Amino acid sequence: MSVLRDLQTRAAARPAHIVLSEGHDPRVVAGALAALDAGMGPITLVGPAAEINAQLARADATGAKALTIQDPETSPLTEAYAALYFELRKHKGVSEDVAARAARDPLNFAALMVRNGDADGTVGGAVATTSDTVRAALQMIGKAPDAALVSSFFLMALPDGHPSGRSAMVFGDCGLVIDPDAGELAAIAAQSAASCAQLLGDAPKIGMLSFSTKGSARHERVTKVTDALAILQRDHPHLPADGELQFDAAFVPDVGASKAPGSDVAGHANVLIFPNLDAGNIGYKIAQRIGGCDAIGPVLQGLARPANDLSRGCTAQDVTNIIAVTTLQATPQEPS
Ligand SMILES: CC(C)(COP(=O)(O)OP(=O)(O)OC[C@H]1O[C@@H](n2cnc3c(N)ncnc32)[C@H](O)[C@@H]1OP(=O)(O)O)[C@@H](O)C(=O)NCCC(=O)NCCS
Ligand SMILES: CC(=O)OP(=O)(O)O
Repeated sequence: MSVLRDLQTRAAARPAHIVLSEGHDPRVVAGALAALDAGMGPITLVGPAAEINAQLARADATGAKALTIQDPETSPLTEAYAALYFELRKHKGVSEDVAARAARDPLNFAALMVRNGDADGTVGGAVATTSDTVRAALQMIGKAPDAALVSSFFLMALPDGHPSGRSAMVFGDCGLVIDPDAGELAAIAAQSAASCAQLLGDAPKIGMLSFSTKGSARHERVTKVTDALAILQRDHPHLPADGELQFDAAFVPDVGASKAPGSDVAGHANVLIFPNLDAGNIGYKIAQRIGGCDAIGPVLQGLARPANDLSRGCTAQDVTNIIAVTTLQATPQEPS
């Protein structure tokens, strides 16, 4: 899909050190090697060195350029990271012993590399659950000072020649915030719009999704979405957004024109904001598994530094793509 090739090409032009916390997983190794081949990196694989070396030998890639290994059990960095973990978590009653054990967990170790400035961004989640992956990022890297919250989105690459004529969209939040209130939903929409502009270079049009379009149903869950739209429009009046919209009204021009006449967004939304994580997580997996989209993410937004997640169902290609996205987040460029 050309949008993914474009992401990789742009990432290859912007060197960034990406650390992968599941360096022993064959998909992660293959994805990392493909990213290096495409010109991205450098890359560090974190995990048990013997297992990682066995994977590299199997891939005939021992001694690959720009690839390093960090085994938290033996790394000279582990002691300093245990002290850093203790500093970050002592207000929660964490002891030095617990911190020393936690720093040896590859998820925490990789996030601590980023926190300490030893790497530019981290990726996990091919093996670990999203909860564990995101918790390490929240606890070790933390929210950016100017962010309302940390949320996530999927970059959805539609199959080439899709009848809609679309190539890529942003779906948020399909991975992190379980039951956002109206204010949180508005913040997720604003963050997702900024991510759309940053990663795809597309002008965002935000569809606030619901089971109702423009008052076709009355329910407190619909009111949450219209309240979120009002907050979004108050705080970001320049952002094109509309709601509440059903998926067809947001995506299909004819249906948008008939269900939401006069809306510039209905039928043309490229940033779809789901009302909660049930809808978002189920929705992106249906688009991926039945619709044939490539789903890159969950990409986290609102963190102080980049840390991203994967689905446990990911492929090596997904790993390469999220390395590209993490690289682009780590090396933001001024708009020209
Ligand atoms: C992400 C998740 C693990 C956070 O859970 P949690 O119980 O709040 O985790 P923690 O308490 O360890 O949070 C760590 C810190 O981050 C903060 N935090 C949690 N969610 C946050 C958010 N969205 N934005 C900013 N900070 C957040 C917490 O307040 C906490 O701060 P503290 O350490 O100063 O107290 C939880 O929201 C979750 O499980 N989400 C769903 C993940 C999932 O299963 N997705 C489906 C598959 S993709
Ligand atoms: C994003 C997601 O749903 O992750 P997993 O499939 O690993 O639960």
